[in-house]
Amino acid sequence: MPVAILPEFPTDVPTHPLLVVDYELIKSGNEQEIDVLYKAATSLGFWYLKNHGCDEDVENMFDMGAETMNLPLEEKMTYEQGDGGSSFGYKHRGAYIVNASGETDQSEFLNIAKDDALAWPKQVYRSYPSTVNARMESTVIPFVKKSIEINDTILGVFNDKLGLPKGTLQKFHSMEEISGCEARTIKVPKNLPLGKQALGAHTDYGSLSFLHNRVGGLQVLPPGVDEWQYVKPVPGLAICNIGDALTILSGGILHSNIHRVFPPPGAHAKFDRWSQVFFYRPGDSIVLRPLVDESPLIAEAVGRLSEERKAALDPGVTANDWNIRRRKYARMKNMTGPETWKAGRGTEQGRV
Ligand SMILES: O=C(O)CCC(=O)C(=O)O
Ligand SMILES: [Fe+2]
Repeated sequence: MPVAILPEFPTDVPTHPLLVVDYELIKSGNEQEIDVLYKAATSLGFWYLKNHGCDEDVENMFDMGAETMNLPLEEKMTYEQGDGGSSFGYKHRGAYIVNASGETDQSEFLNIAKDDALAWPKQVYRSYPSTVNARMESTVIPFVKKSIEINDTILGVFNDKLGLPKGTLQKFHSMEEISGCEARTIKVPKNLPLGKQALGAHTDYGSLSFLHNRVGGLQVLPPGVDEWQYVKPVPGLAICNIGDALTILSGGILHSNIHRVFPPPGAHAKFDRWSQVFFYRPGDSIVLRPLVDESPLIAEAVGRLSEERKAALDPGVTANDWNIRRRKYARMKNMTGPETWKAGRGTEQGRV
């Protein structure tokens, strides 16, 4: 683990509390806990998850991430994801823009496709640095498999709460189909100059994000609020959130909230910031549209939307095209002006 002992998260910065969901209770079908989860998913769209049983896997992923980020930049650059909209591989610091004026980001990413991990030692998309290969079996595959299991359980809860025929959402996330699901390690260097954004405001592209961090810096802009608020890292609790794909499929019932990463506040600023995430995303061929024919609840929710919101939640493209478009226009090299920034936006349009 890259950080040994951390000072307390500062108490004098705006912080947003999250509901705490107990994964063990969710797994056992506890109705009360399912209600807490659904409340979180339909309000802010972020919650803490306890008892997920992944602590050791996450620690191992942090170690793998540190070993990889410590490689020389020239070596990491041979695995760069490129400007065509692919996500898998390495993203160097400054490759993304954080706003319409074209300021660049301060985060380094390593993204490992679930399809490459599960097919190992075969390759579906690409190769990875030696530090990843060395830990594929001991570290990456177990983390990917456990993350999939947890996210699939949560997806099943949403499926039933939304009144969808049994297994509908899970079918859209079949592990038989290739998808944008990926494990991501993020490094943000310590002592960033004030005002520099580590990662610009965005909504996540896929269905569910399963995030682990120790050092603060993640911020949310809750609905109806004008001030960005930190999400406090709590040891042992994962931070989970809804992504755009689930917002679209549910006709806006599940909420994909805008968030960003700022330099860590207070004494946390003196530490490198590491995140470990698993992004759960629909199969590449799944068409993103509200499931109005499959659920009266979703049909009703869509019926209440403004025409503008209705159009925004019915892009009618596949999950793969959605991901490619959003990533492509996040890349600094593809920026020609505010219009390319706008072209990369998701369901948060109108909120940035
Ligand atoms: O590092 C974090 O806390 C959040 C990262 C994030 O929002 C993302 O990778 O989409
Ligand atoms: Fe995100």
